[in-house]
Amino acid sequence: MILIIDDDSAIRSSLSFLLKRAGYEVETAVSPKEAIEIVRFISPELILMDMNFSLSTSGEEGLVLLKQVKIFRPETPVILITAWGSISLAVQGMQTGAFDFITKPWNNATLLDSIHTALELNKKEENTPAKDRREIDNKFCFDKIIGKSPTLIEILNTVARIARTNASVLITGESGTGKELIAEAIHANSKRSKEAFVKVNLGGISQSLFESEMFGHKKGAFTDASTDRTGRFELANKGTIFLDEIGDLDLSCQVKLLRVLQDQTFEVLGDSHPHKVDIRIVSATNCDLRTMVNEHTFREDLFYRINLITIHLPALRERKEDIPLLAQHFADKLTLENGLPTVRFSSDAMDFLKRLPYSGNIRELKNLVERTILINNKDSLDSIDIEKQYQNHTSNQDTTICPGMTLEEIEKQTILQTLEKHKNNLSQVATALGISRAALYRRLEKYNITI
Ligand SMILES: Nc1ncnc2c1ncn2[C@@H]1O[C@H](COP(=O)(O)OP(=O)(O)OP(=O)(O)O)[C@@H](O)[C@H]1O
Repeated sequence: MILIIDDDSAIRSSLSFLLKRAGYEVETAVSPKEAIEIVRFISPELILMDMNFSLSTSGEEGLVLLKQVKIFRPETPVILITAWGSISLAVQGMQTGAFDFITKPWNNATLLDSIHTALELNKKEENTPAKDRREIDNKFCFDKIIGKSPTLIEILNTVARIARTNASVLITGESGTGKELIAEAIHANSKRSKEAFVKVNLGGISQSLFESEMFGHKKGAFTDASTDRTGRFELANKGTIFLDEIGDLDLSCQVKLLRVLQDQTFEVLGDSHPHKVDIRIVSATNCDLRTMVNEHTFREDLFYRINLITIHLPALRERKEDIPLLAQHFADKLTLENGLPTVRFSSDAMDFLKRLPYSGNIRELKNLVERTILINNKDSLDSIDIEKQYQNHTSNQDTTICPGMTLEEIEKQTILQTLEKHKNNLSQVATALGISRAALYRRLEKYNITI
């Protein structure tokens, strides 16, 4: 049963009608008092609660009710309905434990979608996590993801559980930990797998091009718009959009993004009628968005909108037990692709690999393994072979650190030296530094380095 709490009879009846037509059983409550009477005795599967009771316009009453409901029914997902202007209320509600919020006037499809997602995620019987990799692989497709450490198993269990829902997912973790791979796996295991997976690197899109890139434009919409352009949201319709480096989005673009995520509608530049899309949102960042929210550089409402579910990927140094499997996987892939004989690692070589700090995470391990194989050209690798490559690489990157230099000055100097070494080849520089090309672009911009 879904409990609708609203003091406006028109809203109660239109929501009841919508939900009953969608096949749900519905109960309604007119006031917080009546709502508490109900939840005290019955456990609804979900609660839909309007925050703006007519008695107090501040929404305080709604927040108090939410807290009370959470005491009686901590497991029951609550979806809040708020006015568009009272987003901060929705944010407070999310902090109090609401599952999601929608703004008035709501979009029926978006609301039903959120309800469906909440109910799916709350299903108990299907939620028994798999114990090991074999059990997971029997039911799901994670063939590109290597590893069987308990941390990875836990992550894959979460991905398996949430993939089929439409929940927005935020993937966090250092550069090179496999965030993009996890985003692809969410899509591949979802009902949308046959539709598009569209990756957008928000770190690489300038503020001025954001709208035309994301929403598209009509010919003549602005001076340089010589043809129509389809935006990324349109391309991702019915599928998944992967918003990489979302922490790099400036505040003015954040608000534009929030609008689309709120009601899955946007306007193409130069075309005033709204376009409706059906999109699953997966985002990733290596920034600490919570700190950015506290520092007011990331909108709190957007933060809640994108991370119904958060998946944190640990650094490689925190799951060293996966290193041998990963190293052999990268070796096999490289040799197969290049028609080379199979390469094995001695146990000393594996021990050496397991000891490295990997600031560039799995990407760094992959590069090190590939470099060592290509340079040595032999089918059995010892620790000395790897050590040489590792040292060559790190010593080439050595930066002269003078007393008093700030971290930023050291970073700038490292980038300048690496650019020189690789003759400004940005792909090679990014690989050498263990960061993505977009992350490199941002740093070049930050330090005013022109090449
Ligand atoms: N578990 C894994 N198994 C096999 N390959 C992996 C795994 N995790 C990451 N990789 C590989 O490591 C490289 C980096 O992964 P990916 O691009 O997904 O990281 P990322 O966290 O998105 O990095 P960035 O933040 O820099 O964009 C890729 O080549 C990817 O295929």
